[in-house]
Amino acid sequence: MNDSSRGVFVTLDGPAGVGKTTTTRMLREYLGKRGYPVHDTTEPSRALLGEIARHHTETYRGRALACLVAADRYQHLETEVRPHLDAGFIVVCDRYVASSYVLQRMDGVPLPYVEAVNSAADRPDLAVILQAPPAITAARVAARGAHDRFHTGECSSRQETDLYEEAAKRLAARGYPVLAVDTGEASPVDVAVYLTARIAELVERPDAPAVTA
Ligand SMILES: Nc1ncnc2c1ncn2[C@@H]1O[C@H](COP(=O)(O)OP(=O)(O)O)[C@@H](O)[C@H]1O
Ligand SMILES: Cc1cn([C@H]2C[C@H](O)[C@@H](COP(=O)(O)OP(=O)(O)O)O2)c(=O)[nH]c1=O
Repeated sequence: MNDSSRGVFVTLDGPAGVGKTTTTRMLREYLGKRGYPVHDTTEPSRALLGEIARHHTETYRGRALACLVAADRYQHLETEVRPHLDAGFIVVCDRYVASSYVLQRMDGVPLPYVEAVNSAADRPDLAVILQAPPAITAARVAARGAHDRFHTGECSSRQETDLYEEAAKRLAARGYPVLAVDTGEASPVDVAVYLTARIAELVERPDAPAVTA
């Protein structure tokens, strides 16, 4: 553990079916086995606003959904993420700002608006963007079942993939330490082993040069 007692904030974003939830779960296990205190969480959060966003994407759309998700994000940072970082945890968050750059745009919201409502969100210590060819993510979603109106078919997978590439560049330009990881060929274990090593490096050597995609 580094000499500062603050933890490390890691976020995972990427298209539906790319492996965010799987990787978050495995990171909790792998980092935990190495003796690091880990808190895994998700956005939308499990608090009231987050549950409204998750379960009512048919009702709330466009700017209303963008603001609802951002409001939940600020509340999540205040009540859950920062307190765990202050207590020295590695916080691993399944979806963060990059998801808004993509999903809200798929919902017709202009990027400057999305950037504005998310501009005060804390910068992660590592912003992982998981990527895979659209045919692969679409097949995984089809096998699992789509969770919502954003994820139906290879066409939306391709649009999502392109938008994540653009989001990664925009966020890197805003100073986010973006790390792109391909899950198309790599198994869940490969991905988790690689990211565990990168995160452990950050914990042990917090002043190491920042990554950029
Ligand atoms: N690296 C991987 N290689 C192959 N299959 C994967 C990989 N990561 C996840 N999967 C599988 O793809 C499906 C979607 O994974 P999930 O973690 O739910 O994605 P997301 O949270 O990004 O939507 C699951 O069936 C999961 O087992
Ligand atoms: C994090 C996030 C979620 N959402 C909305 C759309 C998503 O479909 C919904 C639920 O998130 P999602 O991660 O797809 O939920 P799950 O896989 O657990 O069912 O929240 C946004 O619109 N923008 C965001 O930035």
